[in-house]
Amino acid sequence: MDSSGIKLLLVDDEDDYRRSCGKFMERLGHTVRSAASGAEAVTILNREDFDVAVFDIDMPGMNGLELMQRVQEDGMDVEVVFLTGKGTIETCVQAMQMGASDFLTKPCSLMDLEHRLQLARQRRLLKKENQQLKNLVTRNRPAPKLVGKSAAVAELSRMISKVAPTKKTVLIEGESGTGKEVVAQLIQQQSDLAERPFVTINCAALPEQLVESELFGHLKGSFTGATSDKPGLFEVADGGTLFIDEVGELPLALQPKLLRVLEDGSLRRIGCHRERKVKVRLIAATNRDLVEEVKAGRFREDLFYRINVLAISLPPLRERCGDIECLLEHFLPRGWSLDAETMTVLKAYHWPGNVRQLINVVERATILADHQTITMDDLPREIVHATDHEDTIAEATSSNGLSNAEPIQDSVDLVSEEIVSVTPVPAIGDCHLPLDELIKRHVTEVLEQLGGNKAKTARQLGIHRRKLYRMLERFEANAPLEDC
Ligand SMILES: Nc1ncnc2c1ncn2[C@@H]1O[C@H](COP(=O)(O)OP(=O)(O)OP(=O)(O)O)[C@@H](O)[C@H]1O
Repeated sequence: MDSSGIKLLLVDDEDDYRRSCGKFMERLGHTVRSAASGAEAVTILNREDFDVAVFDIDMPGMNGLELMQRVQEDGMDVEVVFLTGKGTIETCVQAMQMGASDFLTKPCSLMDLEHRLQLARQRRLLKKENQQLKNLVTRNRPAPKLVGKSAAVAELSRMISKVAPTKKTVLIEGESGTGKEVVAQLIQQQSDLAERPFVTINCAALPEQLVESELFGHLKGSFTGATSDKPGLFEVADGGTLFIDEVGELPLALQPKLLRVLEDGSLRRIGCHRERKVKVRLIAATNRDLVEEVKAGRFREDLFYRINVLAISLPPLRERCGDIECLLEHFLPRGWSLDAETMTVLKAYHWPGNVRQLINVVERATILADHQTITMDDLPREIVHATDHEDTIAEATSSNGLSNAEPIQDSVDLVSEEIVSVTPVPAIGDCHLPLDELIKRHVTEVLEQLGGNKAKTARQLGIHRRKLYRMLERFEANAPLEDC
């Protein structure tokens, strides 16, 4: 529990009581503000945050119970302790039903009052922790792990360990599915805030009005559907980390509000005039080029500079092909494997959806595969076709002496015109040879003549490349070609 002083508001029309009680509480290290009426208390509560407020019930004008109702209606997050000279059972019941934390009657010793205020403050902290824990539990996230052996992943791990302890805002850039959220989680886990809440929001997944209400909260009735007061995720993450995914999608109208929280930690719930203070570490991610977004007028420049304090850029998977094999091994269930051809094809694929796509491909394949080995038949068509296409392009490029930098379209056209020339394979005279052996010799011969190029060989033989791969595997294993 927090052992720092309580931020206290004393509301009582008795000047002497306010003064003596206030002095006593201040001597114990608490911060005290006081108000002589309900109306004055509303003004103060609208401006400042308090842990606990002490309300007298009998006050001229707005009485304590009416003040409590106002606190509820305005969604003020404060624990209320009633202290009254004329306490009846009915008023006590009414106050507690309205959500009061405690009810005391005068005369009451200041030591006793202080003890009850401590309990009220603890109740407030527990409520907040409960809210934060709920958020953590519902997300039920597994421990993040950055899989990969490439130099890019090693550099990424180094950057994470550098930025994590700083508590500064971090901007993570990268295509969708490259692992931005994994990196955000690792930063949080390697920071001093690891035990504090990690709250996430994806701006692209929510309509504009909901983004505002999710981030900053709302008061009951502030818009259709706001049936109760709701704290925003900034409040839920108070003391911890907030991860805003797809920050580039944050509507322009909301950007000043985000800038404000980042600058001095202050925010207002929708429909509420009262300012609240939070202390949150922000990690933002984007798959858009924010510099371009600023140029296009879709992202505020001041907010960009505020977010872009420490930037981490994640390379797409196609630029770190060395990681594909270990990612596949990592995401394959225990006891499963990929055959050699499938592994080659997956390593050559360009993975537009990055690691997320790779995980989906593995999951799909494990459902479709007959045994615990994934083959080409278990891959989605777009991957098989894309690989055929990529192979063809690569062959055309090499056979025509084109560099990789030359336009792909040109190479494709060249391929479609290409005529594969191969010296006719001499007839195999031994009519006693088994058919499988005959096929093996012929296929091996053609393959040799075409310099080991499997795609060309398959075309020459008039079979699909996948069939050729299967045949070669059977040759190697001395297995029958049946059903190949
Ligand atoms: N290097 C990695 N090691 C292990 N898992 C990874 C790695 N990169 C990404 N993943 C996994 O890939 C999936 C997508 O990652 P993540 O959600 O972090 O991507 P993202 O860049 O935030 O995507 P988006 O921009 O679409 O939100 C997750 O299941 C994540 O665990």
